[in-house]
Amino acid sequence: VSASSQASPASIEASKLSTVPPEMKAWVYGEYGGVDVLKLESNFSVPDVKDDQVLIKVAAAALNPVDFKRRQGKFKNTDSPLPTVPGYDVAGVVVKVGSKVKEFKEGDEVYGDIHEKALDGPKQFGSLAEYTAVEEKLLAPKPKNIDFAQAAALPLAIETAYEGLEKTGFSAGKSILVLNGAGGVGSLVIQLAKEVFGASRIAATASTGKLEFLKSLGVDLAIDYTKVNFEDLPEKFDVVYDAIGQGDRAVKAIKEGGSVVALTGAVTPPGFRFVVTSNGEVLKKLNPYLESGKVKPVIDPKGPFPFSQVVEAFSYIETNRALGKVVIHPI
Ligand SMILES: C/C=C1/OC(C)=C(O)C1=O
Repeated sequence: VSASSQASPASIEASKLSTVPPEMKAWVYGEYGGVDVLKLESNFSVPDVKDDQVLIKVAAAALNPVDFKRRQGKFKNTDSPLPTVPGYDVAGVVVKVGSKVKEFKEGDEVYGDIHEKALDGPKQFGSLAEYTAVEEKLLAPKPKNIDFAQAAALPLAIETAYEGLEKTGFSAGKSILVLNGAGGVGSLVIQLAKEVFGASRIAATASTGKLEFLKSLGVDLAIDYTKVNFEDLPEKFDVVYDAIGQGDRAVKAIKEGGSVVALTGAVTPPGFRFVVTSNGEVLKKLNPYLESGKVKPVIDPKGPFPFSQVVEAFSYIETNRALGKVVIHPI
């Protein structure tokens, strides 16, 4: 066989990537409800890519509270049509690119939150599948020093953490109290507040068994919420980041002129609530902190859950007791 006809290992690898099957495995629900509505389908159509999208061979995904709230129908008024493939966070390899895609090519390792607006018309077909189609503007190159499972644990939570800190005008020398500091978003708020924004002092709440974990993230004051009401403490903070839904209590823990940023639940002024907007540029901006190891993904040690155990993964995240993120890997 002449050298010219012998395919190189790289082209063999690339050709494997480029042979996208017409059907795939995907987790799907056709009605809103409990984990019993989740079904693993084997012959689900692989999505087409629009001009500005890439097709990703999914290596890992992660669950967020929005996944189970959406499945329960809490956001049905602004949801896309059923059936739904759940999943916001993805990490994987590009296997096809749309005609207007400029930054990525087949074989690139990428990650991101695939739904630009978390609650307002999220895609019908999410990341809990073997392939998913995503706008390139929502993606970033995977950091070189972390694997796909670790990368999948980041996007929605780290973008929520960053956007909330930015919206409060958090800056160097300020103090912050993070409610649910051991959770998916809270564990990243702590790290970003310390490493990116230069917090002077960080306090956080968690249950008894997670206090040492908070301190390992760089928390100065770890508050055991099973024993202490944070709002009764004499210390007050410039910002309270409410990542659990205790907005009514959070406003009692801020200094004069301070602010409360909340993700869910009722808020009273000066508190405000926001919903994350996915943006690959945020991931790119944070890449140096990720590649240096200053900011690290947190994966709950009960995981990663294999693709066959998505029901178990949903049941676990719905306990609201997860440490960091619930990751699905391998897929
Ligand atoms: C990820 C976005 C969310 O927005 C609300 C109100 C929640 O509960 C979410 O998880």
